Amino acid sequence: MKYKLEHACIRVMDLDKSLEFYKKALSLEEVRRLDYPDYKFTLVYLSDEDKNFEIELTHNYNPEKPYEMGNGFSHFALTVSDLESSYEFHKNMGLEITALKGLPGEKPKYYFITDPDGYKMEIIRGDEL
Ligand SMILES: C[C@@H](O)C(=O)SC[C@H](NC(=O)CC[C@H](N)C(=O)O)C(=O)NCC(=O)O
Ligand code: NI
Repeated sequence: MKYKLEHACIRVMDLDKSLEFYKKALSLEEVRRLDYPDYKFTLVYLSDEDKNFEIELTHNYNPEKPYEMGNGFSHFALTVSDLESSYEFHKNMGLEITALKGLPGEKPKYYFITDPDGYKMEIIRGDEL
């Protein structure tokens, strides 16, 4: 049986804020939108230019309570060709951002930013994967 990774889904409180983050901070494009007004939710699918994997944003119009992130989910990861320029860009955007990090014994090669709902995005130096 052969499977293909298709998307990962997160629930977001403010769709406009989330779309601005994913489009402006990560250059992702909206590839599809499914509106279900009768069921009070919208699904928006975002991807990079290769379109091999998508992030699905689920927006419930009036969630009963804020979503609990829990401590199980860690992050999504994206690679970038110029890590230092990306770091300065995200820092200048005023995003929640960590210092540059590396795995134990390795030089810095990634950092984390946080999206409007608190989901962490790891930005990795693309030439070191
Ligand atoms: C089309 C496919 O990509 C989906 O993921 S649809 C999954 C479906 N989502 C919803 O019904 C969205 C609204 C719902 N209130 C929610 O917040 O999920 C679904 O089955 N969701 C249930 C789940 O556990 O994901
Ligand atoms: Ni889905």
